[in-house]
Amino acid sequence: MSTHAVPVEKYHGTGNDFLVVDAGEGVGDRSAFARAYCDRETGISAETVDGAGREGDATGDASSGRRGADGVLFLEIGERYRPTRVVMTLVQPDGSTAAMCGNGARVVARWAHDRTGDHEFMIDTQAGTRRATVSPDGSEATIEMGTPRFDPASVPVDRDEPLVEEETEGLVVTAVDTGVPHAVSFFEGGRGDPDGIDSVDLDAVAPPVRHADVFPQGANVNLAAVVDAGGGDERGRDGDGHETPAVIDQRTFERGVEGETRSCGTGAVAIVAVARRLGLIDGDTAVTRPPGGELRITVPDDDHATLTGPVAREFSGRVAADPR
Ligand SMILES: N[C@H](CCC[C@H](N)C(=O)O)C(=O)O
Repeated sequence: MSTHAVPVEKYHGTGNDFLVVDAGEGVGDRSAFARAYCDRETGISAETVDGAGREGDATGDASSGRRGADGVLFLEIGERYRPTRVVMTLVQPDGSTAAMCGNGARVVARWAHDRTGDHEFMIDTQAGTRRATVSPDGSEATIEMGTPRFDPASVPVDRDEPLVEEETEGLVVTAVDTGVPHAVSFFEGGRGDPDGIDSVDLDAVAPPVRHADVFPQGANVNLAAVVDAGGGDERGRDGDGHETPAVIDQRTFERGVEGETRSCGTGAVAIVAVARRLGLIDGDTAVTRPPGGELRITVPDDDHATLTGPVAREFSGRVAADPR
């Protein structure tokens, strides 16, 4: 049993919040570490870590004051590469490991920027290597997210045809892989509509879909509502002739968190990919509005998707490597 203390840093992207630990710090049982420190009742906060420095960003701090986190990012930085590479492993609050995490990858880019001052990185995830960029002032990060895949083997779904707009355990869903499996269900009304997505008891409707037999590895479950279809046609262009992005309200119940999060980046890309496939939006760009902020997504036909949004640093300190 190891009793040493390890440095931890807390970051969030649109309220999806993560602890960051250097992979070289020798945390023996990563699952136990994540289960203990991510707990929303008894987990980490600026007040509970030793030597906490509240050197975080003053603005945009959507998750400040919350104990715990949506996961722990164990990171290994390789500064001898150009651009700098970071190997990312996300261990979730239930102790499982997720192959990819969009907001987590955005946090990784910001963390690497804070260490190196660089603005471009390669992030090695279990879903592949992703290029990341950080804005000049460090407040925003963009990740290349690969190409969303609907084929059954990729998601995976346990059937021969893609799962598109089919009733599954009470929700009409489309299944897509954006590095991790997602089920996306479109509703008529957005946030603020009395019958819209905020009227749904997500903690009740999502678990049967998340555990449905058709998803052999489970799925993250998204509710979405198109608020504005945007587009590149005459009507959809702004005064300068640019395509205006679609606007889509988002809620996501995450596998591994086993609850709703304030934001989910792979979910945002999944929603926009499904909206395009179903012909619900006009262009290939959209802003999604999860509870924790706004994300900008592009899903071009012939190129990888991208995910952009704010990232912020909250605090740092030390915790026991073995939480027991
Ligand atoms: N919050 C993450 C998703 C983590 C994926 C994970 N919940 C799973 O698939 O098990 C994101 O921003 O993309």
